[in-house]
Amino acid sequence: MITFDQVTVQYEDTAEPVLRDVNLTVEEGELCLVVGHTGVGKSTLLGAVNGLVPHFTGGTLYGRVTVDGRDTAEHPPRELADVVGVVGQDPLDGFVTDTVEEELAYAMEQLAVAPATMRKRVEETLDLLGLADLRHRALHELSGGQQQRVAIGSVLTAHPRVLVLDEPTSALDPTAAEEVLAAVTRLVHDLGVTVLLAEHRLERVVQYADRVIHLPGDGRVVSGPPAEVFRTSSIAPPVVDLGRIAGWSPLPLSIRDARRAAAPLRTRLDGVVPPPVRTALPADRPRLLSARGITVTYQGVPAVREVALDLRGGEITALMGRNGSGKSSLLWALQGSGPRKAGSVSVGESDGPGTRDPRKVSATEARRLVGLVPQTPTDLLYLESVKQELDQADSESAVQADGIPARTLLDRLAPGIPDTTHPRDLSEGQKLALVLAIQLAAAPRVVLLDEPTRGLDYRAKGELIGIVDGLAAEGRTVVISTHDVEFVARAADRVVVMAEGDVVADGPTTEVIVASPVFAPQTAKVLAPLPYLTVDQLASVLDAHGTDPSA
Ligand SMILES: Nc1ncnc2c1ncn2[C@@H]1O[C@H](COP(=O)(O)OP(=O)(O)OP(=O)(O)O)[C@@H](O)[C@H]1O
Ligand SMILES: Nc1ncnc2c1ncn2[C@@H]1O[C@H](COP(=O)(O)OP(=O)(O)OP(=O)(O)O)[C@@H](O)[C@H]1O
Repeated sequence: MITFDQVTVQYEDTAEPVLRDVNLTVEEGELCLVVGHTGVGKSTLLGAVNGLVPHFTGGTLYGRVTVDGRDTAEHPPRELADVVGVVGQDPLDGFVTDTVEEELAYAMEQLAVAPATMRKRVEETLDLLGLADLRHRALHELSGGQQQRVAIGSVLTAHPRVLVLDEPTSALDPTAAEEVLAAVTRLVHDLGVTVLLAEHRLERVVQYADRVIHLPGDGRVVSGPPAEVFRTSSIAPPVVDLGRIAGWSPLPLSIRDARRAAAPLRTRLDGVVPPPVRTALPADRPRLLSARGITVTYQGVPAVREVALDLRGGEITALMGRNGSGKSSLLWALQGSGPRKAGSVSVGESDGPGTRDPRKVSATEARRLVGLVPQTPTDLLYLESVKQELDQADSESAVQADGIPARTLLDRLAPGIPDTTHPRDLSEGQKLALVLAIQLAAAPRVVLLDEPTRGLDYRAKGELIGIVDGLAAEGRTVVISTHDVEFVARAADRVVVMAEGDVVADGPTTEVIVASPVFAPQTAKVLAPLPYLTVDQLASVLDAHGTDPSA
């Protein structure tokens, strides 16, 4: 269905080609998972399938890519639209209409699908993706996850034979991600649709993959059955990492297989207390932010209802909850620039005269009190080069004695980005790393991060944990709104869960997430009832006790 014949892609301002002499065949009805580190070229590979690369991105493509027999060099994306449906990383980028219903119908209108069929497919898709209640809503008013569902739905309605999905679950809550992937798998099995899917949260997708295409980073592509590729790949989901360190063969790809393989290990480790993931926090942490009665409404409809929250220095809090439960609205209300119908926010140690409400000070001052990295980080990038952005961030934060230079922060998250690159040409993960570096350089006491792990590989997430740990160790408080349960298991001291605008759970990470079938990380699921959250915990126990299951 898709073939790459000696394909090399070279962008203008880079020394090495992103893809080099790639040969690849994807059969009809295969679901292929594309994996690799941040910025390695996954989007480039996907873009070559529908001709976005090089027709729209610039750069040069050598060799030949064909889709359903059509050469993408001779057919621009418009002429491939009847065969290939593409969902990009940023849903807002791809929207062409104003409302949910219009967007779902648009691709079909372009393909002149009969009105009766169109109507039927729109209804089916609204149900399939849980969008029925939102059908008349304006696209720009939706939450990030709601937008991502519309973007996926708008491609499914056209019934393409090839689906290209670039991080399709990055903004989805765990349940929605499962539903969307189940729907995609159904298309593969029932209709023989061919799917090429790039994803960093491998734990969500490996079990559905027929084949894995791994980009190791030198322009080559390694492709094969998942169990084979993951045996040696530089990245793998936690369930595979567990299998690797416990010496299970064949390597498990699903929780069910891993649980079976882990049975002897669970018996042997019964009674062994794993080391804590995070060191316990001192009880006397100063309160840095105090919010009471926070209420946010949009056109009279409540999104956040009378939320009370205290954030203490040294603490990393994960904010979790379904798509549309009010997480982003709460963060923006705390930061001061978002709407707030009622309630109070005070930032600063104790409730004394030194505390400030970020909404009642200038925007620059509010940024120093509370830093917020938004869900669409590109909103904050407007200069011509990476260097200009970094220099600007350093000059704005020069007043902070304890600030780390933005370049240092960037190199920790995404090494090797040249000064001269235009921010527009960065990969999504690289853009996010740049915005994180810029915001963290200002070193505010309260740091809010809205879904900061999109586009980040496991290594970069590890670096991000190192950076937020550093902020907490300096006495700051960090809130991370995220759907990434594996990240939460490793990074957070405390988890706050929202549902329909209310806080419905608030407590230490272990207590909140292990008890929840939705939020439990893979390690917890495989080793339950043993109290493990991360692969590293098991590794250190095995180091101490030996790996021989019969010992
Ligand atoms: N239009 C462009 N011009 C110049 N360089 C580009 C362009 N698009 C991408 N690049 C560079 O090519 C490399 C690969 O980018 P690509 O977006 O394919 O990576 P990716 O693996 O999808 O990353 P992520 O995981 O962050 O989505 C990156 O280093 C990026 O900076
Ligand atoms: N500008 C707006 N106008 C109208 N409704 C809005 C607006 N912004 C958000 N909403 C609605 O408010 C609710 C809460 O949205 P919010 O973005 O806070 O959710 P979230 O928990 O961050 O979701 P996600 O996990 O999908 O990012 C959603 O139902 C959303 O559709």
